[in-house]
Order: sequence, then C-alpha cells, then structure tokens
Amino acid sequence: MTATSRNIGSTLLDVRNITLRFGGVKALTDISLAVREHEICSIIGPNGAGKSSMLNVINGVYHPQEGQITYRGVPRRRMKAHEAARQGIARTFQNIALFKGMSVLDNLMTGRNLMMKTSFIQQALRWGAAEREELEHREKVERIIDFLEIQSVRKTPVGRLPYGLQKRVELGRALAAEPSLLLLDEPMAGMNLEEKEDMCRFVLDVNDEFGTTIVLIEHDMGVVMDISDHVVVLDYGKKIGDGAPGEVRNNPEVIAAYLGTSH
Ligand SMILES: Nc1ncnc2c1ncn2[C@@H]1O[C@H](COP(=O)(O)OP(=O)(O)OP(=O)(O)O)[C@@H](O)[C@H]1O
Repeated sequence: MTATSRNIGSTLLDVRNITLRFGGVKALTDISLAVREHEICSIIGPNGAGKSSMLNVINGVYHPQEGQITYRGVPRRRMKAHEAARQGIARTFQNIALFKGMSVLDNLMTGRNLMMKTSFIQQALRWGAAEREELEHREKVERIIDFLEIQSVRKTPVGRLPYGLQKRVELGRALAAEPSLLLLDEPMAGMNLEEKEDMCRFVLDVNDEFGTTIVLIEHDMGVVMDISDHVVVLDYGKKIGDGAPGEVRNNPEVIAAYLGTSH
C-alpha cells in the first residue's frame, strides 16, 4: 500500500530548529522535521546519534534550549510528560517499563489511568459511577487484547512472558491511552525473526486500523525500509537525511555514516 493510498494528511508534529544540550554535550543540533498525520516515520542513526533524545523532546521529558515544537498546529510552551499524554502522545521504551508482577490485563488498565474521571476513593469503594467507568475501560482494554492476540495470557504476570510478548504488552499499554501519536523506542530490539515479523504486522495494523501516526526508532534497516513512509537520519546530533525510504537509502551522506567513513 502506498503512502498516498493510505491518506497521509497534513503536518501533525512540527519540530523546528531544536537544539538540546546536556552541559557541554550537544545531543541535538538545529533539528527540524515534520511528521504528517497517519504516517509511519522512522528515526534512524548510529549509536549516540540523538534518537532517544529526540523522542524525549517530542513527549516533553527533555526541554530543548532552542527551537519550537508545534503539535496539531499549536506551538508548545514548556510541557511536562503527563501533558503530552493528555494531548494524545504515548510512547514505549527501549527497556520494557511494565509492572512485571502484575497481569497483562492490569498493566493494560494502567494505560487508561489518565482517562479515569472518578476519584481513587470512589474506585476503591466501587461506587456506581466508578463501577460504570471501570467497565467502559475494561471494554476498551479487552478490544486491545483481542487486537494484539494476547487473550491466552491476559491473566499471566507480565514478568513470566517471553520477551517478544512483553514488548507487545507494552505496545498495548500505550494503545490503551488511545494516542493520536505513538512513539516507539526500538520496538523490535532483541527480538527473533518471528517476533519481529509479528511486531511489524501490529505496527502496520495499528496505523491502518486506528489511524495512529507513528514515530519509531529502529536499528533494523530491513524493517525500516519495509514499513516506513518517511525516514529521518541523525548522526552526532545532526540531521543528515530526511525523505522517503528509497531516497534516504541512496543518500551518500547516510551511506557514509553507516559505513563509518564520514568522520
Ligand atoms: N540525560 C542525559 N544526560 C547527559 N547526556 C545525555 C543524556 N541523554 C542523552 N545524552 C547524550 O546525548 C547524546 C545522544 O544520546 P541518545 O541516547 O539520544 O542517542 P541514541 O541515538 O538514542 O543512541 P542509542 O542508539 O545508543 O540509544 C549522547 O552523547 C548521550 O550521551
């Protein structure tokens, strides 16, 4: 399916001239990029290129010293990570960040926390409104369990699942927040071929069925070239490539960075 046939829309996220420093280290230097509604955008680059820092800027964990982020046409002021979640930005992490002793179902329910309207006390006592609300959240979560084909492990503590399934549950928890922009930090890292293929399929299905815009960091070039509409390449905190997968693959500066001949 081509990008055009999938109705890629107008700019959802505009990153403009972002510079991020940690003391003397410049993690990002003057980075601009635009992510359009409904696209799958991959951020690639060698280790230490600034990929995770970029995701952390997008979801409000890091605050750049220079530049501007505009989301849904609204320029952002200094924002906290939980505000990003309220705006519809969810993410997964490079190292799985789930509650290992809790069941799959309970982990997915934590993804709905931001949407809970009743108070903690009401929920603890299961008063009318809280009970109704819990049922609604349960239904949404059950739909995600079906979608990700994890029915058979819904009651299993996450820590007992194989790695690939844990990554899938983490995707599920992010989806439970019904994000419009989903940030995935190396969703296929450490997976075997079969697990990678499954994860690719789920990423494509999420994008297709829920219309979710996806920005992901990935090292596997085969995966990146297969599933992305748009690829951004970082190297030493600078952007050295930006375009369709075919264009980026043939960019001499990108080839040099990957072969280690540019520095
Ligand atoms: N919290 C931090 N404090 C200090 N330096 C940091 C911090 N986060 C990132 N950096 C530095 O910023 C640069 C970019 O790091 P970042 O983790 O964003 O790269 P990356 O492309 O995600 O790397 P990898 O592929 O290895 O995960 C590195 O030099 C890193 O040491």
